[in-house]
Amino acid sequence: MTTTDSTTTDSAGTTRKHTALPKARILVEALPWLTRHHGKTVVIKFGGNAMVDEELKAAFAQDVVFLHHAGLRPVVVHGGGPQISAQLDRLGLESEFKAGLRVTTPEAMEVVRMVLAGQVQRELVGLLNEHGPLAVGLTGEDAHTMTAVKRYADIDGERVDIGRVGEITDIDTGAVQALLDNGRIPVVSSIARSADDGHVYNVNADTAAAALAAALGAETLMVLTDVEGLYEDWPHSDEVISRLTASELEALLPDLASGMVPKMEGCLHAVRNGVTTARVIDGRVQHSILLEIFTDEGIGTMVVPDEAATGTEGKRS
Ligand SMILES: Nc1ncnc2c1ncn2[C@@H]1O[C@H](COP(=O)(O)OP(=O)(O)O)[C@@H](O)[C@H]1O
Ligand SMILES: CC(=O)N[C@@H](CCC(=O)OP(=O)(O)O)C(=O)O
Repeated sequence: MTTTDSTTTDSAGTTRKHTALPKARILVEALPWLTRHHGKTVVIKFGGNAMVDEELKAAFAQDVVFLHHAGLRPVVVHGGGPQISAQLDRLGLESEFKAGLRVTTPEAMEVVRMVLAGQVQRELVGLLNEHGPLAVGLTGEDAHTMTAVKRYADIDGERVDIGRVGEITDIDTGAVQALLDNGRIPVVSSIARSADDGHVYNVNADTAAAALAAALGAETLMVLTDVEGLYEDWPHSDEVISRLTASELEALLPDLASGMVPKMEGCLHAVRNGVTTARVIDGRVQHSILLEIFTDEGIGTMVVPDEAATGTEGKRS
């Protein structure tokens, strides 16, 4: 019997086409990645800007459910900046950002909570649950998952009050771990309980995802956004940095512009606190999560700990 790419010739010389063989090959090619990632926790941050297209949202849900069925433990942390701004606008309230963080008045905080927990999170949970009874939504307030204190913006060395914006001081992973152990997919909104005054805080979703990834001892933090990755010389060139170490990233941080700052700070925090790789990938590409996890055509930017710089850990292949 001889075998060619997609046909098999039996001893009688008849040729049977195995049209399904390429599909089997694709599955087999994923085997090393399936083995490597089996049982590992992956925190995926889904940004508000990557969330505006219906097909992309559906493909995102398929990818996350695929990871779950492939034996990984995905946790979704979602943003919703554009959705919050749209709702504030509808209510005649202004959106103002300082150092990349929303100036959050008590009135705006109500809108942030309503949009993140009541709209964006519900929608993601619904899309995931089209595939089975998998997703459970919670916010950082639930079961003390995220506790924060007031955060100030640093503008040219000056401490600026930006309202009810929080800096995470504590993560209790109990509820998220229990959901994972129960075969569920936690979907977490980036709102934290306050450690000091009984109210809640608005936390940047990149920061929340990174803190949760570190606290969970996740293998991977994956940040989906609306660009290909970290551009080397943004906005002058679209050359993407494909891989960098924690120290290399630390040196770049002071030069980064607003949108990328919390993402790359989050990646740095994650890899400095036990996460094996942190990646910023293009959420506009359908199935970008599967491409990143199960193929060697990794897309976007990967950050690895310094000690992985010379080893094979975190290599693209
Ligand atoms: N060096 C850089 N590389 C890529 N994008 C950058 C860079 N610096 C700033 N940006 C901006 O950051 C944006 C992504 O951040 P953001 O708008 O907060 O996205 P998200 O809603 O996904 O969190 C990009 O659309 C781009 O305009
Ligand atoms: C403090 C702060 O800025 N919080 C963000 C929370 C949502 C978020 O981070 O959404 P994206 O990931 O879509 O940007 C905000 O209010 O817009």
